[in-house]
Amino acid sequence: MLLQPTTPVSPASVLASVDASYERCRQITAKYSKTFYMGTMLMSEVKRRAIWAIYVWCRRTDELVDGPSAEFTTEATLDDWEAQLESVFAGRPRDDYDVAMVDALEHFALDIQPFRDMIAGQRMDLQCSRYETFEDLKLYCYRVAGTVGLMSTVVMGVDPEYNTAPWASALPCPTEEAIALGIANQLTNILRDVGEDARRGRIYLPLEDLELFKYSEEDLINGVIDERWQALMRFQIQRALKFYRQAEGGISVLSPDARWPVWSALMLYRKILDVIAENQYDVFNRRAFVPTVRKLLCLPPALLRARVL
Ligand SMILES: CC(C)=CCC/C(C)=C/CC/C(C)=C/CC/C(C)=C/[C@@H]1[C@@H](COP(=O)(O)OP(=O)(O)O)[C@]1(C)CC/C=C(\C)CC/C=C(\C)CCC=C(C)C
Ligand SMILES: Nc1ncnc2c1ncn2[C@@H]1O[C@H](COP(=O)(O)OP(=O)(O)OP(=O)(O)O)[C@@H](O)[C@H]1O
Ligand SMILES: [Mn+2]
Repeated sequence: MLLQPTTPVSPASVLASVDASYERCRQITAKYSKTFYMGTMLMSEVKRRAIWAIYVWCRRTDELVDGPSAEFTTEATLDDWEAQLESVFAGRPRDDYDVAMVDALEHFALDIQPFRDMIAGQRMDLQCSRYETFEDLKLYCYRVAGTVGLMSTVVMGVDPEYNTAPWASALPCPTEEAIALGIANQLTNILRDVGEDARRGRIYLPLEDLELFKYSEEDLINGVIDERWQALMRFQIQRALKFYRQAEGGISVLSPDARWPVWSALMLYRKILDVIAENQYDVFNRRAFVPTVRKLLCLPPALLRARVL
């Protein structure tokens, strides 16, 4: 599937219809992330279509630096992508995938800033392949994942019941919790992909943490698994779980119809951490993933959390 941004279309070219564009976005979400796709299938039609459009925009942005043609990506490529973003927000789609995004913007008052911030996160991937401290890594995680939380929360909406202050002009938005879930997911993704990223010369784990556990960059590049590595991974997992716990507090503020999908997406992605531990933290030779049956078994407890707790 061609996800790369295209040159501005000529006026004569005919773009996909809105429904055809959303169908493409649905197919791509289902192909690249079974976890999030499962979450969107629990949403209303208008919300799930908007999330598919946002997913594809995010996937295209990520693939500029992480995808098959990443070697050709430069700062200018990201400048062009940012210009295409401005065009989408001005209601001028440039290709078939943009059409769904333009339609989503007509249904939901999305702010352009989180989209710009995600592009800034991809610029970090162009410029640096090491992170000295967790604070450095946290900025990266905000930009590539916390932003997704902000985008998604606008689509899912906030429960009007929560407007406890009659004089309050706007509903309380669980911004910090939404960002926390994005960061938790990104930290999980980083732990799952340590081997894959190392083979591309990238180490996202903060170097201050490697030093704390006396585990060197060379050990990581060589995939050394010993008690130092296992202790380092347990430390990383505990930190990710802290962000998941922070996110949980915000789900009850969301619209009632969004709580089951978000609890599901949270539990499904967090389950990857269990699989990493079950694999004895061998993220160098094994890609931790949650089999479909185990994913489905998360749905009833997610519904219980959404409805009762
Ligand atoms: C159910 C739901 C609302 C899902 C949101 C789906 C969505 C729009 C996801 C976009 C993901 C994406 C492609 C981002 C681009 C950068 C990137 C790759 C980020 C990492 C994602 C990994 O995706 P995937 O597993 O497909 O990648 P692989 O190729 O398999 O490695 C990230 C880990 C970021 C994911 C971050 C989120 C989904 C944000 C979640 C936060 C919310 C839904 C906010 C909920 C609100 C409150 C109040 C808690
Ligand atoms: N980027 C990838 N590289 C290698 N294998 C992958 C990749 N993505 C998915 N797979 C494989 O697809 C199957 C499903 O894994 P998984 O549930 O992680 O898929 P997914 O669609 O990437 O979901 P998510 O990204 O939400 O975790 C597994 O066999 C997994 O190894
Ligand atoms: Mn995936």
